[in-house]
Amino acid sequence: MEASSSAPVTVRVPAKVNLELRIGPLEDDGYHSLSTVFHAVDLVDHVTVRPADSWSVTTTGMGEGTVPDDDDNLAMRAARLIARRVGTDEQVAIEVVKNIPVAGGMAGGSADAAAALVAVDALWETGFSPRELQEMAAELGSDVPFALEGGTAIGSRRGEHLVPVLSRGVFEWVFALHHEGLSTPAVYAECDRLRAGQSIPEPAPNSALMAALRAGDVDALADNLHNDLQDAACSLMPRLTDTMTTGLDNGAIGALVSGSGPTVAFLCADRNSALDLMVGLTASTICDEVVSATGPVHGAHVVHDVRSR
Ligand SMILES: C[C@@](CO)(OP(=O)(O)O)[C@H](O)COP(=O)(O)OP(=O)(O)OC[C@H]1O[C@@H](n2ccc(N)nc2=O)[C@H](O)[C@@H]1O
Ligand SMILES: Nc1ncnc2c1ncn2[C@@H]1O[C@H](COP(=O)(O)OP(=O)(O)O)[C@@H](O)[C@H]1O
Repeated sequence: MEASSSAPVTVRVPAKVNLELRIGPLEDDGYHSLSTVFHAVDLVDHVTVRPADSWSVTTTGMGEGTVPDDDDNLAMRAARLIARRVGTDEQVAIEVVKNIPVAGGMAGGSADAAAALVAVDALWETGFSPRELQEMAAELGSDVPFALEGGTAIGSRRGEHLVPVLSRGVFEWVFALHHEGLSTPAVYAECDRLRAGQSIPEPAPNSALMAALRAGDVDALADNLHNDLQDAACSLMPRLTDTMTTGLDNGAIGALVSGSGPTVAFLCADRNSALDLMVGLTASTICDEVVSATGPVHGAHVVHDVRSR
């Protein structure tokens, strides 16, 4: 490894929404295999790392005071994993500026892990290949490899096996955030409970969704949004159903729960509809916060001009 530079490194990393999430049966290891279409949106966290005498992680913004500030923090785990791989005793201080909701089904923790990998890799000039970084990402969690890649991609197995999807154009999204999070294991367990006794097909991507993305056809995309965890998330938090209805009544052309929820994602026909929807949702007070974002965007990358934060 080259001697590390002392200048801090900042990485910008996007949230994800699952345009499609199809869940297979519960397997012996306690997990479900899945087929998903990840889509990265420009609702972002910034992760800065700098050389330090001891490991630390601080979070400001979303989740300030609630996100772990020890080894349970996924950004810290990522930084320590890369240190082990390099075989160095060097340590870093990590600062996370969070806009991605915590426990919101938008993979914010996974995003911070991906960002920390990229940031520490750049700080220490390790020379790891993209493939090696992807392997470390998969070790940290199933959603972490996509946060490195960004764009739009099919994820299979548990989501860590990625194939990019051809997608045309930029899509306008509005997200309804709820400050009360939903636990991912609880939502999977509720999904199993609701599907008990049913025969569950092997999960596979829907070709109509792929065609919509290839054509950049926003109406066809809206028609093909799908989330197998949605009923479970709504069962655990019934107001999500009202949130979806309110968004559709205010001009959204598509709505779905993002991943394991409770964030609700609304697809809009254009920027003006997105602005109208933000006003309508905010006025309804059905959710705690409303943000807009576009996708697809790039995965975790170093930001050279920190003013863009
Ligand atoms: C649902 C998704 C969709 O992208 O993300 P979020 O929306 O939460 O961000 C993912 O599948 C989140 O996967 P991952 O990040 O690996 O979940 P973890 O928190 O590690 O898993 C917590 C628990 O959820 C259940 N779990 C998780 C993933 C999976 N494929 N099958 C499962 O049954 C297991 O009980 C597991 O112990
Ligand atoms: N850097 C981090 N950012 C957010 N949450 C984190 C982080 N590190 C660990 N966590 C923990 O992971 C849990 C899930 O967080 P998150 O990734 O935001 O949600 P989701 O799995 O719904 O996408 C949180 O409840 C939190 O305790």
